[in-house]
Amino acid sequence: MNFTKMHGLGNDFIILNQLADTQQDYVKLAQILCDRNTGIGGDGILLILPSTIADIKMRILNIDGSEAEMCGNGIRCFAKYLYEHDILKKTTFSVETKAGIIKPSLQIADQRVKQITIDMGQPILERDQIPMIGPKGQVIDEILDVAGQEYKITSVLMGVPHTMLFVEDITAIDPSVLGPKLEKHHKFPQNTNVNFVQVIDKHTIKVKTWERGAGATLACGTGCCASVVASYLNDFTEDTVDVQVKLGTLHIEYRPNESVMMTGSAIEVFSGIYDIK
Ligand SMILES: N[C@@H](CCC[C@H](N)C(=O)O)C(=O)O
Repeated sequence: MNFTKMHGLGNDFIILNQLADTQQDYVKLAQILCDRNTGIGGDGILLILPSTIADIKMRILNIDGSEAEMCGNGIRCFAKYLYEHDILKKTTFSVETKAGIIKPSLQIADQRVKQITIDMGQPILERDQIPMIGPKGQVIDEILDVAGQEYKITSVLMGVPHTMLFVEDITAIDPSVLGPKLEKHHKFPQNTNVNFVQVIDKHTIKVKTWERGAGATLACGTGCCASVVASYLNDFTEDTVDVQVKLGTLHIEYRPNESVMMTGSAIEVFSGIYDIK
């Protein structure tokens, strides 16, 4: 099976072109290929598939085999791969995802994709659509009991469910301590991604993420977008924010009542052939 390994700020994916040759058991395939000891290694697999309603379709499966509706870092990798491997030689196009149609725009120099801007659509703020159990309304700066301790959370659906906690010092945060407890908290029937956010100034935040189905990753695109929305809703930042993660920065613009625009890079690491026994 031919594959290409890519990453967006260290959030790494195995890209599989399934336009002609479709496999059946993607759940098992994701678990096998993403294993960092016995497989290729990755936070998830990205499937390139034909679409009847958009130029192309993307599916994402996490390392544990669960399927996500969307992936922000993944779709930048996906868009760059399509252009540089001559599958879709367009600088703007539409991608069918389980979270709806997403539109990437590519910035090209010397025939290479330098930056990718993704129109991530509107964040959904209504609790029942995140989904989170509780009274009607939005989840902004709300107290949640997690294993006997109270935390202030803000939650949104940014293609996938995200919960944000604002912290004083991100360097003191290990996402694997609270992350798994919040990810599977009973109030989130579809689980939630968890982002720890430190506000630096009105235009800069730092984020660490614990991902649903993947654990602690080096970055999360939808998580960075959701963190910008949450920072704006809590009046900590303006609508244009640089989000710093361990390996770099995403530039995010929140246009309330319109879209969240995310701009960043993607890197191709290597290609190969995996022998499926
Ligand atoms: N890393 C991604 C999000 C991938 C999906 C997530 N693990 C989930 O299951 O919700 C991103 O960059 O957005």
